[in-house]
Amino acid sequence: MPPSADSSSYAVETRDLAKVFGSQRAVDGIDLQVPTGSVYGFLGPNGSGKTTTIRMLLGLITPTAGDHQILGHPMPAELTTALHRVGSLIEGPAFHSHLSGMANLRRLDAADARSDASTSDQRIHEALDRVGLKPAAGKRFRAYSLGMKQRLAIAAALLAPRDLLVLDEPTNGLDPQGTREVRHLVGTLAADGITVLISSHLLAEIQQICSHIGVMRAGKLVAQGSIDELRSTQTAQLVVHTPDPEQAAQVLARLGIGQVQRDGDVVTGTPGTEPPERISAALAGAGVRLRRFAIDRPSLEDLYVSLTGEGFEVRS
Ligand SMILES: Nc1ncnc2c1ncn2[C@@H]1O[C@H](COP(=O)(O)OP(=O)(O)OP(=O)(O)O)[C@@H](O)[C@H]1O
Repeated sequence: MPPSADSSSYAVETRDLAKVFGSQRAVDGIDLQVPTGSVYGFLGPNGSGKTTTIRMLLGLITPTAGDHQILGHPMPAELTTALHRVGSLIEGPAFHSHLSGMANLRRLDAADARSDASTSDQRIHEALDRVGLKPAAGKRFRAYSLGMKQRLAIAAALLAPRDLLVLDEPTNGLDPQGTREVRHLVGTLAADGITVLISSHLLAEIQQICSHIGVMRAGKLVAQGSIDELRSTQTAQLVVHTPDPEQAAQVLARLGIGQVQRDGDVVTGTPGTEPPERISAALAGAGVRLRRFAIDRPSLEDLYVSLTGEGFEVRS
């Protein structure tokens, strides 16, 4: 089945996209929907299928099954037209360390058969300006910081006008400062109206800039949606700290609170739609003394960990 007729609202849309390597289903029938204008965080542990998906999206490898469209163009039928407006950073362009950032971009621009040589200088200056590298344009590549090197790679992807930017793990291997630089840059590109698909195995690194996320686990897309949608799927938990736990547990059970559990002087449960003020009034009415009363909503990190089993890297 081809992607839906209303494809214009998605910069990228796949239907049952799959890639099998030998006996391994690296990508196992995924329906990716990247809304136009979004910053879509494509998340998942190493080996979960993100790069394979991105390679299929960009026509670098042939899917085993499924369909997809990019910027409204069915792939691979309209590959050339679609990719004209797509910038990508997968393994990163090979830069020459002894050449300046500007000279490197000049070489890449000249190598693009579609680029107009007479407007090359303007394109290169604009791309350097966009990634904040104009002041360092004449510096040798090897003197660039990690963040600057990655920003130059993004500048290379921006040598032509783009509606969609696909970045595969652009913060991988960067120090915290470099990560901040890439994050800031993605934010400014998104503000200019470019849809950004950015993959990472660390939610914490890209969460602040994403409007949407999709989570891969073992080749499957196990969650997808806007950050708000995904947050709202998280079950809230009622937490009561009290010197009267026995009594509190009885009151909560009577109110119909789900999964009431006692652990020392802490009583927990799932409040469902029961308003907090009704719960606290019932506890007070029964003479339960409260040290802490809270309804905690698990964070997006909790959701990511529960979906993927991934912990968080602690950087020294
Ligand atoms: N060309 C290939 N031949 C055989 N297996 C492959 C090939 N490319 C990827 N795989 C396998 O497919 C699975 C998914 O790999 P993929 O690189 O897409 O994951 P990923 O989520 O991008 O992880 P990473 O961040 O480590 O690249 C892995 O088990 C990988 O070993």
